[in-house]
Amino acid sequence: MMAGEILTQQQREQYLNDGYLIIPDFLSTKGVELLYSIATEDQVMRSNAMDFNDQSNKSTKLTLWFTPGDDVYGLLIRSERIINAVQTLLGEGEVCHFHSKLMQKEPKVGGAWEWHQDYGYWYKNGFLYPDAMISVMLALTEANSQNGCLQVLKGSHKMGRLEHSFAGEQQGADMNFVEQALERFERVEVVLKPGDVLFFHSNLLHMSEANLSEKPRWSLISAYNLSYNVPFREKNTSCITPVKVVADGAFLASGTTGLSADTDFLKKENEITLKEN
Ligand SMILES: O=C(O)CCC(=O)C(=O)O
Ligand SMILES: [Fe+2]
Repeated sequence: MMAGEILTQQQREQYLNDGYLIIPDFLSTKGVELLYSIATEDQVMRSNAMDFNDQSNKSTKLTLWFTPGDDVYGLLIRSERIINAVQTLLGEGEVCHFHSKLMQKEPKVGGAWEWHQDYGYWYKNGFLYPDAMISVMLALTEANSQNGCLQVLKGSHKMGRLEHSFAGEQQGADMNFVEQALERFERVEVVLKPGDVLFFHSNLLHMSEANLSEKPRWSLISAYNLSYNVPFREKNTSCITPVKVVADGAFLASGTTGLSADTDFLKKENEITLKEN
C-alpha cells in the first residue's frame, strides 16, 4: 500500500472482481450523526425533492444535484478520504463528481427499485466508458432486509451493459437477462450501519425492495466519473470538472449547513433518462 492510500490493492482487486466493495465505519459516528441531523432538517433539500414512483405506486423521495458546494454534503463528497478511495478504484484519471442523491425511503411508503445498472441510465446521458464511473452509497440510517436495503448480484458487472426500458418512472434492465443473471451470480443483501459505505461499479446489477418497516432508510449516493469520460448529451459540466478536494474534517467544522438554494438541482423535466428516445 502506498503511503496515504485509503484502500489497499487487494480491496481494489475485490472491487474489480465482485463489482462492489463494502467499507464498514468509513465515516465516524459523529460525522454520520451530524450529516443525518442536518439532512432531516434541510428545507432546501426537502423542497427540491422529487417523488419517484415504483410500479406499485410506492414512492421514494430523492433530491439530486450536480455541483458539490461548501455545504455539509459537498464538503464530505469532496473529502480527501472519499476521493482517494474512488481514485484507487477507478484508476488513472481525474476524479469528478457527476451527481449526488439523498435517498429518503420513508417507513411504509418508500418504494422499490427494479433490477438495473446505473450505467443503464448513464449510457443515455452519453457516457462512453462504464469503467470510469462508480457509485458510492453512504448509509445514514441502518439498511437491512426489513427496510429495503440494496441487493446486488456479485460479479454481474462483467456482463457489460444490459438493455434498459421504462419500469414505472424508473429504468429496468431486460428481465430475460436478469433471470439468467440470477441463476449465475450470487445475490447479496447489502446490510449497512450508519457510516458504512458501499462502492459499486456502474454496471453492477442491483435492486431494492420497498420499505415496509417502521423505520426510514436514508442514504447519500454520490456518483463519480473520470474527466476523460466526456458525455455527449449531459449538459451539466460537474461530471468533467475535477473535484476540488478538501480535508476530511472540513464537513465537521462548526457552522456547516445544508444545501444552498442556488445548488444546481436536477428537475425531472430536464432528465434525459426520463425521456423516451
Ligand atoms: O437506494 C436504493 O434503494 C436504490 C437506488 C438506486 O439504485 C439508484 O438510485 O440508482
Ligand atoms: Fe442504482
